Amino acid sequence: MFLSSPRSEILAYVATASQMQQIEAWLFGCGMPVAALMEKVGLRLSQRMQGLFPQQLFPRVGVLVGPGHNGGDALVVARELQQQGYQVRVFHPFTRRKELTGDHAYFATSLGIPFANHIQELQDSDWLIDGLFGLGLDRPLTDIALSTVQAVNIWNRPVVSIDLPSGLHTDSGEVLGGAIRASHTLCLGLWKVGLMQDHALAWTGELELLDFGLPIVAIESVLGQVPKLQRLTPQAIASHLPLERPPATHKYQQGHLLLVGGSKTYGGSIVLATLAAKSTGIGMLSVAVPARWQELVLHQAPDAIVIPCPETPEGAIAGFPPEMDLSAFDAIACGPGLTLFAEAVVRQVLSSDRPLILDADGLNILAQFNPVSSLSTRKAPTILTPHPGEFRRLFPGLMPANPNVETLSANITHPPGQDATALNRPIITPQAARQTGAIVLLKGARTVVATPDGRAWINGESTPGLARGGSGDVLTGLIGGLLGQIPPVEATLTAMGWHAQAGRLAAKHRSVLGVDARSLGDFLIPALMKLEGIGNRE
Ligand SMILES: NC(=O)C1=CN([C@@H]2O[C@H](COP(=O)(O)OP(=O)(O)OC[C@H]3O[C@@H](n4cnc5c(N)ncnc54)[C@H](O)[C@@H]3O)[C@@H](O)[C@H]2O)[C@H](O)CC1
Ligand SMILES: [K+]
Repeated sequence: MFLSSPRSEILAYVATASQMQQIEAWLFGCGMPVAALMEKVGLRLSQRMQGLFPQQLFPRVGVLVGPGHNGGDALVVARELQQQGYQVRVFHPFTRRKELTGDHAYFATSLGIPFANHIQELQDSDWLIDGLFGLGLDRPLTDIALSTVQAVNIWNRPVVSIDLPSGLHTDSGEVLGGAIRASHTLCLGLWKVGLMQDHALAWTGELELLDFGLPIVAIESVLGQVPKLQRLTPQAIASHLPLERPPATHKYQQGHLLLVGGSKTYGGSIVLATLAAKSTGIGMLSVAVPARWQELVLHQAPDAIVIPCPETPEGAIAGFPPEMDLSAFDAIACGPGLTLFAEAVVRQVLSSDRPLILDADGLNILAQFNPVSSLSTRKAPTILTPHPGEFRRLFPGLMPANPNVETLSANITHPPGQDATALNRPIITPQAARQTGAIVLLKGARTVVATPDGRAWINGESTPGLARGGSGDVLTGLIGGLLGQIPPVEATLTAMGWHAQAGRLAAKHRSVLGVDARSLGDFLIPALMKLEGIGNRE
């Protein structure tokens, strides 16, 4: 499920620093010489960097070398680039360094590669390589390390960071004192959790995974067969879209979704969700709205069955028509535009035995009940799709009430003395899923989906264009429409990826400012066609 070939499956894994160090230890323990691994990594790095910055156009390269093996990698690259005709200069302001790094420094010097005494000597480089720190960064940058990073960031030259931008914590993605603002980050072997955080986006530049052939047996010896944390790729989504259609079928075989939403104040969000649901090919679509919006929804979606509902004095849905039987539906999506006054229908859908997705005020109403007990009795799958504010209301223990400080959850290790100022989505989302027994999708620049059994997927590609009102309603419609047709985890992951790819396509054709929710909906089918193309190329 969401895993294609073994190698590409492995390369979707996301690892912590300690898991990477355990994998390395396994390799070295099985006889792989450290120097051989560094040589292999360095060669792959130098090949990729020559692709990014060809010698004819970018001949002068400055190489920042740290005290550990990140620095060692950089020195191997420096030597390889020199042999390819680059004018290489190294800045290595560390006398205490790991032995292998020292050996490479000695070898580079012997080859006549100049070592600068001051970082300023690298200022006229066409581009730079950041080999200061990687997995081993365990405290904030200070002194020469910090001043080097600060100097380089001011120059605004392209910087390729090895493994991680130096200064970024491998697991939390927090900036420790300072960090290189990279134009490219070549992440070694497996994705690092810290690079998958929203707040890391400002530092990583173009993120790429550099596969240097870590043996699958070494990875599985540490991470096991079932990946705990994976990055969701367009290829994985494409493998599920478009949904299968048997030659002989009819509308009742393609699922029946009930969408519940809208209020006197909000009529548009349920329309956005309705239009998005239609894009999934759902066989039948019923939409329960306050009676006042029946005409509006029918006008926008004449193929939907619109169910006019009585209103509360505040203009929210007071309840479903008495004859309505929720068990007639294959899935229910409840929340867009509900307002907090629609408690009765939220209670009703929660007590139904239908696969359910709760969004927006459906979540805020759930937060007023006890989410854990309300969901733990449900027999059918539940999907929650909070943004951070809704997540905080639902799971105050996992994320503090203070809207400005998003902190790491308690069990993530981060450097002593570091006030945890960053939210660690890949950690707290699975915790929320385990607490409630629900699938939890926590929205963000890197949205995370987690299942109650502890697995999690991070959306690998998105666009800031999606950060605007109505975008979530489109996602709810997509998840609901797919939930009526395929299993809940597939429906959630496919919708998340499809939604992001549609956003990227809309941004490409309408600029990042042009990804309003209505336009996003218009790009769902073109994005589907594009994903279909990727799927056919597999
Ligand atoms: N991922 C892989 O399989 C491979 C990774 N490689 C590279 O090795 C580094 C990790 O190397 P390591 O020596 O463990 O860590 P660093 O290079 O990051 O250096 C840590 C080094 O620096 C000291 N240190 C930590 N924090 C600070 C600080 N704030 N100021 C000063 N000094 C600091 C620490 O004491 C260590 O001595 C990985 O990123 C890859 O680039 C292998 O080459 C191949 C396999
Ligand atoms: K680095």
